[in-house]
Amino acid sequence: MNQHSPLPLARSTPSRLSATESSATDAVVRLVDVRRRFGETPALDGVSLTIHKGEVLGLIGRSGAGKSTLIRCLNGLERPDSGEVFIEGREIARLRERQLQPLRRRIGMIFQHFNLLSAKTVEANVALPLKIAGVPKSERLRRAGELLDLVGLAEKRNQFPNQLSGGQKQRVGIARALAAKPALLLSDEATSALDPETTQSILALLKDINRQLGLTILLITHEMEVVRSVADRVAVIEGGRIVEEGAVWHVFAQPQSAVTRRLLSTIRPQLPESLANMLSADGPGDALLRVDVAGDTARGSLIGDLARETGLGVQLVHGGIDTIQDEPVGTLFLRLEGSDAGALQRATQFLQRRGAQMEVLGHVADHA
Ligand SMILES: Nc1ncnc2c1ncn2[C@@H]1O[C@H](COP(=O)(O)OP(=O)(O)OP(=O)(O)O)[C@@H](O)[C@H]1O
Repeated sequence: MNQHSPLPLARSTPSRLSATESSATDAVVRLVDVRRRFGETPALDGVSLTIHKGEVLGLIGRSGAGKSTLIRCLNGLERPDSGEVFIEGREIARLRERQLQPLRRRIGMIFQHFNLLSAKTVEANVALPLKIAGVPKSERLRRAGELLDLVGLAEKRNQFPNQLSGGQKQRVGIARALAAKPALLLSDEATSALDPETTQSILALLKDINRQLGLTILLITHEMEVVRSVADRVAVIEGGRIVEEGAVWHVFAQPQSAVTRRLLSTIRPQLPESLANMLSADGPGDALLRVDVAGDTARGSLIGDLARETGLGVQLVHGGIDTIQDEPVGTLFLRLEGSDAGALQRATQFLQRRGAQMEVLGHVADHA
């Protein structure tokens, strides 16, 4: 694609390859064992992470986990103590400031508070990165026009940021971030200040841009719904380390680490309090199971098969199947009627064989 080709561009298919399937050659960003310490605090403690061309990667983590330090290492504002940072195959961790500048233009950023210049028009805000890059005026106005069309704000080009709604400001932010045709769009909590409806429209726009332009996106967010609705893969950072990484549907269905489970607790089904109050830790009484299923495990007739395998009545008391990235994903709270230790063991073995994750939550008295 030439540097100033018109939008929209041809569709390209986002990469759905896992890190192990993909070679380093399709990597827009690659971090290899990156470490950065502030005094005693290891802000990044050996981070290795690849963002493949055309994918949307969600990066989630608690406050202080290392997300900002990681972003700063990507755009060269922070130098790692050790490790390598590749942008489109070029190692940047040890480049001089002057060499970094053209590489920084390969990363467009959008922010929670938009960071627009209030004294400049919408059009001038969008054209600004091109002005800095020395693009002639007629060319940058043409490009700004195309981008404002793309984000649905062509008629606002002569207005000022304070005349726009939050969602419109973020659309301007997106247009500006795309002006220099970046290889990566880095979204730093870009929907955190928006209401749910506006968030949805911005996410739909980001997904559209990802699909239309094949643009690679790194989404840093504390909103799990954002990752769930637009990301292909998710990486979880904690204490400066990537503790879990994988396809969104898979990680959301069967999170492996306690940190991921805690972060996802707001959107994963939980047992209603009324049922939780009926539980005792030990029998006698029917066992109540939490069963997490995804993909093929969620497709079969799991409940019927479990009933046959254990010879017990199996009651679905809460939960169900959802769809993430076109894959069935679900949490089933199942009551095994009349279960004893032997039946529970058969149930555990059966569910393990089927690839479901299972937890015995407790026992319900027979009369309850
Ligand atoms: N310039 C600095 N000086 C000292 N400590 C720092 C500095 N920058 C980051 N840290 C520490 O490094 C750790 C990681 O911080 P970082 O800002 O990268 O986390 P974060 O995940 O972005 O957090 P938040 O979501 O709150 O922004 C924290 O313990 C933080 O206090």
